Amino acid sequence: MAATFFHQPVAGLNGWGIDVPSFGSSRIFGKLLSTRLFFNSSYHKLQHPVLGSISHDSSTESSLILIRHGESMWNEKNLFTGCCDVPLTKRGVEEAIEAGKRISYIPVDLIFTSGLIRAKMTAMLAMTQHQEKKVPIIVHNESEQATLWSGVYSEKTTNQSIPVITTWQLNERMYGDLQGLNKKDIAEKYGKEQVREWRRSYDISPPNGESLEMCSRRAVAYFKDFIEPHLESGKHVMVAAHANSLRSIIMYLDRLTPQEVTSLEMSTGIPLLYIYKEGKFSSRGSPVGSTEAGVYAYTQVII
Ligand SMILES: O=C(O)[C@H](O)COP(=O)(O)O
Repeated sequence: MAATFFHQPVAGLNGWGIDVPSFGSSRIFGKLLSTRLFFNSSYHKLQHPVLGSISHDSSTESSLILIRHGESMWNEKNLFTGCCDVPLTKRGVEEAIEAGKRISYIPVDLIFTSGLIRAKMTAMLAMTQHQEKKVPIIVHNESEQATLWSGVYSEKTTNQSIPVITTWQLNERMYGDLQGLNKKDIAEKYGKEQVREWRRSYDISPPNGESLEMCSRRAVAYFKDFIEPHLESGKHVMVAAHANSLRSIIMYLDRLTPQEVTSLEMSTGIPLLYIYKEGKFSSRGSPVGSTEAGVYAYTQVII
């Protein structure tokens, strides 16, 4: 007779003990699942190749890493992508790995990504470079069965893992009728000014798509409801998402005005670090790579 191994999983939606929307409420901002947290911020002495050992006191501050996905196959073709689910190019893969090197010494307890493969690939590839060598595991909470079937039954393994929460609220802005069209062709057809307005204004939507303001309503609400509480509790969080979901989150973190956000650009695959302390976020720019003096995450050029 086969031995019975089955018992309560240590990890799975409830076992990770993380506050995320349950499968019953994943499409709306619903109740939080509050359970015990197995993850602890136990590693506080990670080595930066240039700066050496960096201490983090999780009781007083926590780190937030924001990263736009690496170059996607439609970025390469200069196509409006929005919520179309396309993968990274080889260059995008390399950018994600390089990003991972830049953040390899910053503690990460929890990862949030959009539901789109380019953000998930970026987060996973970046974590292959992390000094802690913990394994990022995507949390499947889309159904009760998915939760059960993805259970982990070893506490030791759970402690060597990082839960990855994927959520559509962090997706790229829905680009409406522009999705799949070439950005240069559309600028030639409708004029650069019109296209700039569709791409960078705060409250003007592309045809049948989301404005930055609309995107911000879901992305920032998710950030406040489901990400900020983890930072408050001392967890170190990485968010892998998209140009416009991140622009809206940065607008919130940096208190940018609708006018200021129009000139905020996000490069692919460049991580940005924020420190959360006593209810306030302070931007630390992009973590420095091992072979250079610094990088710039923001550029002004579009089209
Ligand atoms: O969805 C897209 O096309 C890009 O990821 C972001 O495009 P944008 O620079 O036009 O906002």
